[in-house]
Amino acid sequence: MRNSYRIALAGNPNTGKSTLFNALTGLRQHTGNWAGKTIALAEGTVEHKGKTFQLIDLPGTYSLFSNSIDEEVARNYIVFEKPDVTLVVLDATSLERNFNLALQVLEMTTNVIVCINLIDIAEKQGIKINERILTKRLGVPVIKLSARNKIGFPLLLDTIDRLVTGAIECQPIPTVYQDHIEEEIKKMEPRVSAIIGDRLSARWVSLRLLDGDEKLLQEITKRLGEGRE
Ligand SMILES: Nc1nc2c(ncn2[C@@H]2O[C@H](COP(=O)(O)OP(=O)(O)OP(=O)(O)O)[C@@H](O)[C@H]2O)c(=O)[nH]1
Ligand SMILES: [Mg+2]
Repeated sequence: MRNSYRIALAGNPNTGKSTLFNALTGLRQHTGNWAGKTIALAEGTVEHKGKTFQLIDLPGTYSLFSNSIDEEVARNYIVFEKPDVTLVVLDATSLERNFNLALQVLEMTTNVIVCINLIDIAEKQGIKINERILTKRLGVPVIKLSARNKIGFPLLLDTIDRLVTGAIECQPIPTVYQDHIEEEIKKMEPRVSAIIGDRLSARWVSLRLLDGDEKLLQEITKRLGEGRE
């Protein structure tokens, strides 16, 4: 059985990704250029129950379309490099805005843990969050954290462990769009699937194509073109 797993951290800017990353890795990270670009992604490791989790701190973004190089780097890592688990770090004090990114990640990949961070501040503001209801609604584990105070870490590490060993499975509940969009997806999905197989989510690619995402099309051609796996 494998012993080393890649865990990506995604989220809006300023949600505490790097604080979480540093607290878990004990600052043992190194930075390196990513995919020939000048954007540095921090990487570091955490040992848990005899396994090595390699954490990758992705750039903070408000969405994962192709609007900026940061968005492309984060998006490409999640869909093409396929981390074993993607942690989506959300700010507990502005969940409504933050969920936008979480829902985008859930369309792209299956193995996701939603981390609701800054829970200490939210609690002081009287915000109550029921992570069990959220877990049911989203179909993936939802965990409350305070990265600065190192609260919630054992449960987070155990949940990562249970995901990578297959003890639990994520089944993200898909976002359903208006009827006319769903009809288009239904037409496109089998055709997209015939070309890309199960290497990417055909539903997600169909949605991006409907949105006219040329950059994604170029990236797919580059990475999954003929003869490449
Ligand atoms: N009170 C409190 N503050 C936190 C917590 N986690 C992070 N912070 C603070 O939030 C601020 C932003 O944290 P970062 O870790 O830099 O956030 P980030 O997501 O890496 O930000 P970007 O790299 O810009 O995307 C810092 O001042 C942290 O100290 C927490 O759980 N509680
Ligand atoms: Mg950061």
